[in-house]
Amino acid sequence: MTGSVTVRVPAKVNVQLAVGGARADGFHDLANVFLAVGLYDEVTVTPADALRITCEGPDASQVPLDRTNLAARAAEKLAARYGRRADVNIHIAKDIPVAGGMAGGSADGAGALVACDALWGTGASRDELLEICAELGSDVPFSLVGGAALGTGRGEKLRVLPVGGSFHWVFAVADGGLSTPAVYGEFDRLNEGLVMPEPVASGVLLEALASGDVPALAAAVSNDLQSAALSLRPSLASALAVGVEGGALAAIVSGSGPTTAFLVADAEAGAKVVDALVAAGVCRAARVAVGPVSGAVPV
Ligand SMILES: C[C@](O)(CO)[C@H](O)COP(=O)(O)OP(=O)(O)OC[C@H]1O[C@@H](n2ccc(N)nc2=O)[C@H](O)[C@@H]1O
Ligand SMILES: Nc1ncnc2c1ncn2[C@@H]1O[C@H](COP(=O)(O)OP(=O)(O)OP(=O)(O)O)[C@@H](O)[C@H]1O
Repeated sequence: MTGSVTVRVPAKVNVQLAVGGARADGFHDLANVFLAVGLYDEVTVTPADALRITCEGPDASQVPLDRTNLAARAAEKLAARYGRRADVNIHIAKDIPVAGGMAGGSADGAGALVACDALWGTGASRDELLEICAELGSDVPFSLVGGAALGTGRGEKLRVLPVGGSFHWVFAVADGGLSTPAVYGEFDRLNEGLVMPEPVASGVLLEALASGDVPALAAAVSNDLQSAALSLRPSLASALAVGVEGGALAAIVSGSGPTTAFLVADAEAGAKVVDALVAAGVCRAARVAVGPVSGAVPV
């Protein structure tokens, strides 16, 4: 087949991230309430002689262009399953912060999978695609699905959640990334010797999402990885404090960080929080986004 296919994939914020103890396989059981937000990467696949990756965007220099890139791994897994070669050029237009706790690499994995599936006309079922996503990483199935979902297991088993409105967010992008395994490792160190309760989703939080109740969601957001991210990067506390002083209704570390996320009442309140963050110099960039939005879709 000739031509090319472009797929747009959103970032995520975890409105609740409840983390259990470390499992025998090194992962942690989660109750992970994902919300897809309108910051996007675009993944374009074009037929080529061999697999090649290119990337553009402010963080492009931090993105691996070899076969460790989740987009390349996605193309190779799909090709292997359908007995063909992954002979495509994959171009990533990257707007999601790299290693920022917003599932940027996962977005590219899901995007490349959907794009190659369309380009090659494999006819793979949604469940097959989700199975490949789960092999690629715990966050990847959600990048495919988007909207809002509860992730259990290591975060890969999804239940779609109803959302009754739109939520406005500000994201403070930090200088440098944080490694997800390092943050989970720090979580284990901080909780050493404690018996960890089974992670459960908060009923109050799910109700706030379902009814679109912004103040109720603000009161309920939580992230069990926040202490670990702050322990590794104490400067994030200043960003959280500045956002709250600037009028945010809630301030949390996004996933494993170091991006910090601020829930605000509306676009106007978001602009004030952006101004406060920029004026205080506590972040590399401040971005606004609304969620929920769709998952990986061809454009
Ligand atoms: C922090 C979150 O972004 C919240 O959504 C995710 O839990 C991380 O998901 P991810 O980046 O897709 O992570 P994976 O690529 O699956 O795993 C990377 C590493 O993170 C740790 N990890 C990840 C997920 C999980 N439930 N428990 C873990 O302990 C493990 O050390 C694992 O080796
Ligand atoms: N397509 C990709 N884009 C960015 N990083 C990638 C990609 N593929 C692999 N990586 C590797 O993954 C690491 C984590 O990057 P990523 O942007 O996915 O982090 P993250 O947003 O914190 O992830 P998560 O929120 O899922 O834990 C990078 O440092 C990079 O080495």
